[in-house]
Amino acid sequence: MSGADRVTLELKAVQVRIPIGAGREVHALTDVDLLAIPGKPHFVVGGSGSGKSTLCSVVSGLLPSHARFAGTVSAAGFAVPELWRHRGRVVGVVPQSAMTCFTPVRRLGGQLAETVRYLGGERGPAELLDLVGLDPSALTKYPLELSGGMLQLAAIAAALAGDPPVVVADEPTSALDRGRSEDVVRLLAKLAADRVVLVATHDLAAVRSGAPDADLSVMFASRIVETGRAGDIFTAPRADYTRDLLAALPENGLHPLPHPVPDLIDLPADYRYGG
Ligand SMILES: Nc1ncnc2c1ncn2[C@@H]1O[C@H](COP(=O)(O)OP(=O)(O)OP(=O)(O)O)[C@@H](O)[C@H]1O
Repeated sequence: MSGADRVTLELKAVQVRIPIGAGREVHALTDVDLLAIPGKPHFVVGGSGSGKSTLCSVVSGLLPSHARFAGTVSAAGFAVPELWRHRGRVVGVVPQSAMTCFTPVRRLGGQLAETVRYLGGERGPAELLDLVGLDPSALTKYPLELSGGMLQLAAIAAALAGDPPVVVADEPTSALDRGRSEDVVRLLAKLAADRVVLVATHDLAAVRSGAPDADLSVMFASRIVETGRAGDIFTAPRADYTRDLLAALPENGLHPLPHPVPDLIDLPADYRYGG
């Protein structure tokens, strides 16, 4: 599939429940509506266990097999579950750890070429590396000869191999230091110029400095509590949870959250932060 041609990614009333035995279930996503468009990366932030990875998984088709899903997820004319069969070609996935998408015993160039062939992509390995700003000399290297930052860029290149109009990245900066994290956030923002890019991250600082014009959704306890321009949310958060999350950042004084964060098991339908 070439170009994004204004493909959008839309989630409507999405709900995910994960049974954990004895009739109990984790409320991993609740009433999630989200629209991601080309031209603007869409970042999803929130505390640990708030549902960010699950949100990525409902798009990429990587939910636990026993999870119960309801709602609509659609992109490029496909809706879930059919969308899940087009991973790589419609939805490219950037994993949290780049090492999980490469074997250490083969050079990067061969692995990328194989991925392009498998997905029927139009860009060759050198062109993919160029897209993510990596020197073509990396093609002859084994994954372990690349730095963590380079390897993460290579993983983004691999996610682009099938020329998907939608790219989903779950915590793509979690193994990187601050400078590299900002580089990766800037690259993802740049790639969003002509495709949908959805990124889950706990790295608010990297989004604030690397993509202030991006769309930002803030998650708490399986729900999106607010969505807007990242820079605006950072300066004037509307939701109480966002305000407290920002106050908990080291640069804002590390203030602990004044209200408890639930474990999401059998959460009451009307549960709200501080409520
Ligand atoms: N396979 C699973 N079985 C049971 N519970 C799960 C499973 N996967 C996720 N969960 C639960 O679903 C909830 C949402 O998890 P999720 O991983 O989406 O959150 P997150 O915001 O990505 O967290 P983190 O930042 O820690 O990765 C959490 O309570 C988590 O414990």
